[in-house]
Amino acid sequence: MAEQQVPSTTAAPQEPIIQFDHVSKVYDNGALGLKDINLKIYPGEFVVVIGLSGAGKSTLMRSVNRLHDITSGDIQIGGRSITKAKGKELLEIRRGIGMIFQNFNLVKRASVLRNVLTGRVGYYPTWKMIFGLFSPEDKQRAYESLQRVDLGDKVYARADELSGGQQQRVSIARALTQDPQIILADEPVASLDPQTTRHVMDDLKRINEELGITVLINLHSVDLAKEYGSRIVGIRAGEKVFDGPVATADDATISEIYSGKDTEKEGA
Ligand SMILES: Nc1ncnc2c1ncn2[C@@H]1O[C@H](COP(=O)(O)OP(=O)(O)OP(=O)(O)O)[C@@H](O)[C@H]1O
Repeated sequence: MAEQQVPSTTAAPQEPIIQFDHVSKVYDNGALGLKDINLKIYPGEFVVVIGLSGAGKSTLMRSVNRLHDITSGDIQIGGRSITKAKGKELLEIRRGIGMIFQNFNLVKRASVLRNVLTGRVGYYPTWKMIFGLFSPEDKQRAYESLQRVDLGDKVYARADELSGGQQQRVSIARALTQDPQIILADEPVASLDPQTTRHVMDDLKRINEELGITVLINLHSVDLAKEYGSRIVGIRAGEKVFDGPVATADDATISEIYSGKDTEKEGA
């Protein structure tokens, strides 16, 4: 399938903020996660990854911040190899990457504020985190992040008192509090109803547009991908089979991305 060269969203030439060079991932049990992926994502893009269940979307997403180590190739974030980074450098690179998960990953019995403040965890020594010793600036940052997702009135609520959609928006606020250049969202709306889904997607789009944060998101819904994305990356059996602006992802392209291969068995 033809691959389109995607320009950055602004006219000026830019360096990619995320770059995959020949990235492959094979899990310990032999399952194929990714196969020779080359990918450049530019600052300010809203890139949606789509593909069948088991195609490798989560693996791709989790390789970016090294939640999963890759088997071969190299991934660079803002020109720095996260693949090779260790210790302090790895921590620094990770600070710039916020992550949102399908199941929110909140501390359910803690307050919304406390949850959002954990976005600053990479900036504090562990002992300060244990005692909850956050600076007034960081508390202010957390309030502002909550306001950005319309939850300024829920600061002191317990996380588990909120609806699923509100909990997901708390997790967006937590990612924002981290002050990231990139947000990775791994199926962030998979467990939400349609109306709540829209609210969460609108928040992500607004953050992308207003703050210029690059969004890399993995979605099961092609309709949502087309509505919110600026660019679609199609993954099939661990391989990138399409990469182009949303407008070029026609029905034939989409059906090829989702074509009959049994991706679950492909690498097993
Ligand atoms: N921790 C793991 N250990 C072994 N194999 C894994 C692991 N995680 C994923 N896989 C395998 O890697 C392949 C890609 O999985 P991945 O979760 O990235 O796909 P996906 O496209 O995100 O699927 P879904 O949409 O169902 O979440 C699959 O064959 C899967 O079974």
